[in-house]
Amino acid sequence: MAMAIQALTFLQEYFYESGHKIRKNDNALRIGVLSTAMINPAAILRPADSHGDVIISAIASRDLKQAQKAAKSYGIPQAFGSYEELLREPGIDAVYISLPNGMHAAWAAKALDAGKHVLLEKPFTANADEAKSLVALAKSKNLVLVEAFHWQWHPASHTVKALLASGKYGNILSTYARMTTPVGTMPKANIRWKYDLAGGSLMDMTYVVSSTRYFLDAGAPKEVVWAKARPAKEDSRVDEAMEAVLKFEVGSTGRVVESKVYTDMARENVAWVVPRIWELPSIEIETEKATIYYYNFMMPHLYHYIAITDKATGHTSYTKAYQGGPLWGTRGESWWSTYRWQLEAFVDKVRGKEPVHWVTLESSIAQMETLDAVYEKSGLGKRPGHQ
Ligand SMILES: NC(=O)C1=CN([C@@H]2O[C@H](COP(=O)(O)OP(=O)(O)OC[C@H]3O[C@@H](n4cnc5c(N)ncnc54)[C@H](OP(=O)(O)O)[C@@H]3O)[C@@H](O)[C@H]2O)C=CC1
Ligand SMILES: O=C1OC[C@@H](O)[C@H](O)[C@H]1O
Repeated sequence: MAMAIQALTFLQEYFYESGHKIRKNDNALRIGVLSTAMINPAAILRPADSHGDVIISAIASRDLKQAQKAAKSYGIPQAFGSYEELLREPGIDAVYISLPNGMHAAWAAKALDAGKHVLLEKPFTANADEAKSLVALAKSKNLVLVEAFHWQWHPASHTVKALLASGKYGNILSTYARMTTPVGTMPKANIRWKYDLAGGSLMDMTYVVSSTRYFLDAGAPKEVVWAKARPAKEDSRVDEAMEAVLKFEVGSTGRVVESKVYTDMARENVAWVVPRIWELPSIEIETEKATIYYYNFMMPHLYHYIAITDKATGHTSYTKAYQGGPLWGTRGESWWSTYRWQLEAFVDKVRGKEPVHWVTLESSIAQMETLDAVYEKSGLGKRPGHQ
């Protein structure tokens, strides 16, 4: 289902963002894009349309023709036939990197070395060792580097977090986050099936760990209780699916809870024929007094709900938030996608303003430590770094 909601985001942004193109500031931030990936329009090109302080000034591909084609389609002034050439361009302030997972660390490092700020696609790197080196480099260069966990900037995510922090529902007892896509919908040639590019379901659907850690305010897990991978038929080193139970400390309270995560790039159909199109990325958070279910936490701009079921009465109340929320206040628009909220925060950070929320470098290291630990426990071993 993940790919289908991605396609809906393309449409949603096409209609809303292109209808809200605005004049750019004279000294707008100039962003270059490394690769002609499928995700680019949704994650950066369309969101930039409605941001007055961002110009997408260049795009690079391994193939100059591909770069030129993308540049023409999206009105990008410069096209390069290699990533290196774009990085050598002095007029570019920041880069958005949408390369395969296994290439994130190496190219983010080259971008930082070239003096560019970096908005880096998830997962941050192939493993925690790479994450640590990259973070050290970004700090030494005093440049912005951030993992593009777009959903964390959406008002609905902040609303769930505020509900949990309100104290009204008591302590968190457990969580369960799930993300799946129906069997047969992810083409076998896709980067997500490639071991050498650090593919795999948990790497791709790293959101289940990210959402768990965000709502628990947790770092790396205390323990991975168990982890079970379903290896891909074509390459048994790649997890077609991953299920795991982890123990996390909630913030720094000393309280430890169990969290289940489940990712699946080939979710079986109901009775072998009906794809589970309703199974959008979701997280269930059980607290002492209620169960809070955030449906479609990954693309909440398309549709989401937050259901709160009172344990004492069994009554369920629903809420949602497409705009504002506890962090953004009056800023932003109800039609903004998660990627547009993310861009707003990224530009704030680069401009030296305090963003309303941030995915810290320490959090990205902890995220990769968590993925490593689950892969190790599953027996597949952590993902390989750059080849
Ligand atoms: N934030 C989000 O919502 C999403 C994030 N992502 C993340 O974005 C990244 C890209 O994903 P996606 O758009 O699906 O990827 P694509 O396969 O569509 O694009 C990857 C791009 O990387 C470049 N590339 C360089 N080397 C290789 C190689 N050996 N094999 C394949 N491609 C190569 C290619 O660009 P070129 O030929 O132009 O050089 C290619 O277009 C991933 O890290 C993924 O996790 C993906 C989807 C959604
Ligand atoms: O990040 C992602 O979000 C949407 C999904 O389609 C995709 O598999 C994943 O990479």
